[in-house]
Amino acid sequence: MPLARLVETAEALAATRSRTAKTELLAGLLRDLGPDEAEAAVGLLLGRLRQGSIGLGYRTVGAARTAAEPAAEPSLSVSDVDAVLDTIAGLGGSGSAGARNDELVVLFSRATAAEQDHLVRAMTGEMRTGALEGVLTDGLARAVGLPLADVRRAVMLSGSLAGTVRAALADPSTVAGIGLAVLTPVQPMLASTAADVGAALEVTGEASVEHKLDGARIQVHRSGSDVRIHTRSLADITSRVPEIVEVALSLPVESVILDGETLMLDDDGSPRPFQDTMSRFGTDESGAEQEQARVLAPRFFDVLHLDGEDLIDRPLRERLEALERIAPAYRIEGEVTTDPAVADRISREALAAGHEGVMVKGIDSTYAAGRRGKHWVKVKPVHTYDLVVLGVERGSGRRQGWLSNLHLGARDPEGEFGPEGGFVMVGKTFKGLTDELLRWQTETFPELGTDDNGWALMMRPEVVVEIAIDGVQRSSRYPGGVALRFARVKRYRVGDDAKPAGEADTIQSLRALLR
Ligand SMILES: Nc1ncnc2c1ncn2[C@@H]1O[C@H](COP(=O)(O)OP(=O)(O)OP(=O)(O)O)[C@@H](O)[C@H]1O
Repeated sequence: MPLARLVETAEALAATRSRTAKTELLAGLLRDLGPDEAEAAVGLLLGRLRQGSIGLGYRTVGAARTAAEPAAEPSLSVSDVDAVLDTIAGLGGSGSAGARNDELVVLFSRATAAEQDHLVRAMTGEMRTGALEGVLTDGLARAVGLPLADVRRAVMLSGSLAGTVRAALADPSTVAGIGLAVLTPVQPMLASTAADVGAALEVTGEASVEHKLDGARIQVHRSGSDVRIHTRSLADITSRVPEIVEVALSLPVESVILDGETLMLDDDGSPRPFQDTMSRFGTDESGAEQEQARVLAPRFFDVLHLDGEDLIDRPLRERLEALERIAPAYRIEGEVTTDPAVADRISREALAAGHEGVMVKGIDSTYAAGRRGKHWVKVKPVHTYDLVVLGVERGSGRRQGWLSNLHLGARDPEGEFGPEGGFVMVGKTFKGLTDELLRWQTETFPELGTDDNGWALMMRPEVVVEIAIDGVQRSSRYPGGVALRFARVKRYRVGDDAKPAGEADTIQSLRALLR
């Protein structure tokens, strides 16, 4: 497919707000796409390259682009671009920066100005595509004439939209057969939020009320003696967590997919602070001396597959029974109840044990891979929100020389307070920023800068930060009508704990706190 065709579609998508029109545009594009180009094209469209992260930062790409005169006429195909990206991905060692630049300059000089624009944004990940994935799934169903539910399910269970596009374009009849595959990660089921356990139970009905541990999500797959462990964003961390592999191998099963949380425990069994878990999670500590003291304890709350049988369409009640049979020692604590008083007691016990709150899960619900729905509801007494950094002010006094005070934005998916899919500022904070975090943001944020007035740097809305607040108040200063009260930084959602900006909390969820 000509790159120009893809770029024109991307421009047309940006120019319309109608979901139907977007679906039609994407269906049209997919009809013209061959299966062999599918993964490359999806990567270029969503700004998530098939080659993964290959060291193409804003500076590198921007410099190469400036050095290349745009072509007058389009000539590049999607496969041409993909081949150059493959070459770049294969570069390494000394002199690779120069070689990478050469490849990019040649590529950019073969691209028209519009194509250059698109490539820069696709390579640097500067695309707001949270919403586009859903529309692309709809468009695929239309293009190949399959029920939307079948296509959605295939995407979630295979953990790969691009892979599903390829399979559907090659042979639509194979899509219904795409299911769970042990050792291949599945998009995890996600939770909605309620203010208290009573409100949560009203949504779920009879529920399993479980401790909500403040660790890191893990998905554990085992087939015979093969084990794979993935993070929330489906990254493979098997080699970094030998102690979890050991637990998986100790279970009395032939094959299994488990969903759970891992965290570091103190000698007395109480959870260590989240930062400790992440620092252990993020490094290769195998063989290190202090490993014993820093062991990660896996705790499971769901089982998706057991010994040849998929369980995702079975009610939670049955899945929990299966979990109790195979891993009683590793189950997250919880009880099944309809009674708010019981749920409240569990919540207090969870907090007393140092956990974050509770999860309230409909006992008859199935496992909705990749969906944030009503069947899982989280209740956290301290309000924490995942917000997007829109800008940062230069520090003064003790923080002279650092990028310090953060401008925080909530997502505005419908464009109620600004452009659709944009972000609305809701407050600022520099509280909770440790020296380590100040150093990290001072090093990292300039790469994301869009505008700098000397006092503050405005940034592309890409970094998600978890913020604790005491509440919100009405505001006439901020466009969304709410301002955060006593906001402080808990952690950045980057690396293994990464959350894309398209999944940040919404302005609507903050406004709901006003009531
Ligand atoms: N018992 C439990 N059941 C399900 N998830 C749990 C449980 N205990 C801890 N968790 C964690 O809570 C998360 C559920 O909340 P959600 O789906 O909203 O994820 P999130 O967006 O990462 O939110 P948060 O930042 O609140 O963890 C899971 O991703 C998991 O990491």
